[in-house]
Amino acid sequence: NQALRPPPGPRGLPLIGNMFQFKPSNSHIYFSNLGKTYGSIFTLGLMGKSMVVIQSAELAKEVLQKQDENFCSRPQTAGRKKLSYNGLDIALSPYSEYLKEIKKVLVVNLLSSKNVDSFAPIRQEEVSRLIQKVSSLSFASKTVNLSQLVLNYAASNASRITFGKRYDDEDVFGSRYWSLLHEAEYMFTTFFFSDYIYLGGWIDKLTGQYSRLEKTFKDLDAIYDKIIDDHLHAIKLKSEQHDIVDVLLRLMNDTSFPFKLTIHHIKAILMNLFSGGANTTTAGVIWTLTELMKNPIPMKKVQEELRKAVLNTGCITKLDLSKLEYFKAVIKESLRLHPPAPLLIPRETTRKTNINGYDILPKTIVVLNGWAIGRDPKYWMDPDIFMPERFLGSSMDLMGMTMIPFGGGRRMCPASAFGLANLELALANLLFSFDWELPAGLNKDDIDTNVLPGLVTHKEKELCLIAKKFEFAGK
Ligand code: HEM
Repeated sequence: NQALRPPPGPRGLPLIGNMFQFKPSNSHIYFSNLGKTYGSIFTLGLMGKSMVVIQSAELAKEVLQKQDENFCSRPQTAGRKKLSYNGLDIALSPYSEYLKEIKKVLVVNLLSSKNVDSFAPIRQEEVSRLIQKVSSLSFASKTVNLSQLVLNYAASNASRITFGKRYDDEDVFGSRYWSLLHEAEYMFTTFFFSDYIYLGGWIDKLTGQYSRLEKTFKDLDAIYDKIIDDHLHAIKLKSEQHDIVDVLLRLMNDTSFPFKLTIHHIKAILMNLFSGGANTTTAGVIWTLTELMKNPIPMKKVQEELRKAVLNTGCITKLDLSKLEYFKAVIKESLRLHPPAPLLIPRETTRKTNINGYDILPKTIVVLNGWAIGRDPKYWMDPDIFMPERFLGSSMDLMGMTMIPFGGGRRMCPASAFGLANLELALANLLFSFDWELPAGLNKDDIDTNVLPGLVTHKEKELCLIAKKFEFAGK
């Protein structure tokens, strides 16, 4: 028996290891800095558990492609377990036959390119509403809270497509939606003692973590109940409506489906669509606008390109990306620097394996640092600088291994087409229809890039700008 050779790593404290050395909100930056000492693969000890961090394109290829089946499960933590109804969802559940089947159902019925095209009218209606809201704020010379408005747009899109109902500030979900999404993100990444130590649940009770989790769960659960009740009622009335919730409800009674679905399965999947659908698009649009505000030359270039290519004065309805090379490059550059999920979603090994000469045991937590990979100086010149030009005429793309905004392999994001379509349309319209300025007294260096904790990282301070309507001179 050969002795095990684990990846190197910083020495931790007795018992707790490296546990409290980093905050969930900036762990991608902390890991990236550790890489300067320990290289592109290292281990951290978390109260007796091991977490291996991987942050190079070569090792990402090993994990996401060559050895994908060894790295394709997900670790269960108290927050993720509770909010996914004990791992019945897609994004947070361990790898299983159920996961494979249900992911297929989601892709065929909701996320395929054909479906994404068929949702174009909904996207267009929602983007017109967004532009109208910004126009009226601009007309009234009021500051535009883009973080809030873009989340409304992304959430409306996701909710209309997934459960046939628009999300609005006034409606039953609206006022709580924003805070609930952030709270859920916090619960996905926060620390629970019960995940690491026997009887740790008592400490989580004393610190209030459990009651906070329970409240988030109950609030979300009530929303899913309402959505499912509405659909069951509509089915009784033989409504023509047909969305993914209807598909899942029908599947509950479909004996040919290899797994017995319950209402809990449906709620768990709704949770993925809720947070996946709205959070990632919002983060993508807001980080791109943040970088463009900090970089006036790319801002001018992308607006000129859009205004030259688009022939009408109103809302852009369809994007011909082949004519918008610079716009495409801006989006890639933003996803390189600010992947909405900088550490993807953590993986767990399914068996003992070896990578780069290091042994990794089964059930080890594995984190791929997409944020660090996208800034690796080996592949990216001046990696911290926002420079869309680097993508012009380049073969680097979103699905390679030198940047991994959608992850890869069996657990890759199934919604890249859906997510990009939402992101591109909102961004193109906001850039085409308005010139953007900072509120009086601020300059571009005042825009911070701190992030809130979560699997998806939002800007800590909401992006608030002044919009000046662009007057189209005609062609
Ligand atoms: C720009 C938009 C988006 C980005 C950047 C993004 C990114 C990601 C990433 C990094 C992962 C983890 C992949 C891995 O572990 O290898 C993921 C998984 C996932 N995403 Fe997305 N996503 C986006 C949009 C969406 C949307 C709109 C939805 C749903 C409507 C969605 C649903 C999911 C689901 C269900 C998974 C779990 C897949 C699995 O575990 O097998 N995503 N996404």
